[in-house]
Amino acid sequence: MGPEVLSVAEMYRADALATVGGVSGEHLMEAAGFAVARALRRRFGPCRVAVLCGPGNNGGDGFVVARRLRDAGYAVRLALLGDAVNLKGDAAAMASRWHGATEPLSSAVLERADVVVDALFGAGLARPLSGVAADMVAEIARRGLPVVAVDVPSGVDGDTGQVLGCAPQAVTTVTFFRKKPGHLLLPGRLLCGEVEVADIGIPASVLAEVEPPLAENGPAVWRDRFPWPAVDGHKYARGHLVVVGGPVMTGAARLVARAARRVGAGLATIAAPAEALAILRAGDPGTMVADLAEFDTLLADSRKNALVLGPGCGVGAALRARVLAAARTGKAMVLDADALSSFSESPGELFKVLSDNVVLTPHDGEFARLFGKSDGSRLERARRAAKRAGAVVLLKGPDTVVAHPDGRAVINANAPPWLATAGSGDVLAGMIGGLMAAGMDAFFAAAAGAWLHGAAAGQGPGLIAEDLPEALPRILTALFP
Ligand SMILES: NC(=O)C1=CN([C@@H]2O[C@H](COP(=O)(O)OP(=O)(O)OC[C@H]3O[C@@H](n4cnc5c(N)ncnc54)[C@H](O)[C@@H]3O)[C@@H](O)[C@H]2O)[C@H](O)CC1
Ligand SMILES: [K+]
Repeated sequence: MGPEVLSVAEMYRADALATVGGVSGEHLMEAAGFAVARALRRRFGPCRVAVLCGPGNNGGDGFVVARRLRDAGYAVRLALLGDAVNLKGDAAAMASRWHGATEPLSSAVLERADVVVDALFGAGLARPLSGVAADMVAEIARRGLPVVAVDVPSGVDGDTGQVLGCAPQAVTTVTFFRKKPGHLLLPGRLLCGEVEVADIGIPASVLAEVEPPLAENGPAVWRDRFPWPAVDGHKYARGHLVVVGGPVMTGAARLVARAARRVGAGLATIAAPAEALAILRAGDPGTMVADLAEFDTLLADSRKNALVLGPGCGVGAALRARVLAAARTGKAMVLDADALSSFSESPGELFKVLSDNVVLTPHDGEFARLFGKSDGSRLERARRAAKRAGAVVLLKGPDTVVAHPDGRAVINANAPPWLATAGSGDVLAGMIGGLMAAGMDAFFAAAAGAWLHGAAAGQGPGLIAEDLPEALPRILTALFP
């Protein structure tokens, strides 16, 4: 499914499979430490480095980093949390190859340091940082020292991106083989700084056994399924999206329709209440307008193959009825905003009629109204919600997650803060609806929509929602095979 993302457990499994395949643990650790030292050398010329080692294999990597940097002419001090005699396996072997001093972990090691290597905890983080480890994190921040993190900044949970206790802010994080969710989910992603994924000799073939159901969102995930028009196709072959509009907020449906047409839907019709028809008919000449009183007729027309409901519609029983009627047709559908909030009292009524041909696009507030308050990372929450709803769930945020009821998911990491602007969500719903109208599978349409939405915001400062559909031709041209 593209750039795989491995859970901590899957990472250990990949590691074990590589070892079974003949790559020794020591070889992996040597390569890991080498990659971290190389990343540090690229960024910092010869300088004074403090390497902080923990009691497990993350610390073992640290011993390799220290040796490699010293060999390269850096002034290295190394401090270890706990006693060297307690180190085991590969970490013990690497410690024995470090011929410098091993200090007990304390802020003394930071004196006169220019850079810190954080090799305290990685995948094995089991509880919140406390004691001297937590003191070190505070002291590093107080001194404003740059940190190069091994695998993850210590304290960041690799599976959730959440911070256990505290964690240092890194400038660079070097991880091994593949990213973990914690490199993509907030706040982990921000604490990592730049993330480098190093090849340490684990063969890609182990992925066939691990079968990770998670990927980082990007064109590699969905490029092969993108609904490019056929040379001999006509507009009806590119799908016909129906956008349900409301009486007052007419801009929302117009943004949806415009984004859907830009992304590739052949036709778009806004179906709105009578009082909104005049203003809608004065809008984009290429968007059709219909009276919402004819909704049943629109639903019965098999050429109209996809719908977007919610943006600007108004919360209430009327919208609820339309959502249920639309869902019963089995057509591809995006439910956003008011279409979600209309079911906050009766989510079960909605979930009963959904399928994996439907995408729900809640932000955190809408998500909580529909699925209740739930614990866990955004990834876990989106996955649980998709399963419960029986539909694709796109949980919006700076780390948007798209989850399928079967457990597959992608994490999107290309959304700039400029997307937090009025109408931006309507455009996202339109992009996804447009792709589904054009024939793309719901899960991949949601993933593609989320990524295109982020890419379209690339212009940065001054961005308004109206700009987003207009950025699509440039982005799609670059993707066109
Ligand atoms: N394939 C790979 O990715 C490779 C990874 N390597 C590195 O190994 C670590 C994972 O090593 P592991 O020994 O399993 O775990 P840690 O070193 O992260 O820590 C375990 C150690 O720490 C104790 N502990 C956990 N949390 C705390 C805490 N809050 N306070 C105190 N002590 C704690 C725990 O009890 C254990 O003793 C991975 O991240 C990579 O850096 C390999 O080097 C190469 C292959
Ligand atoms: K670390």
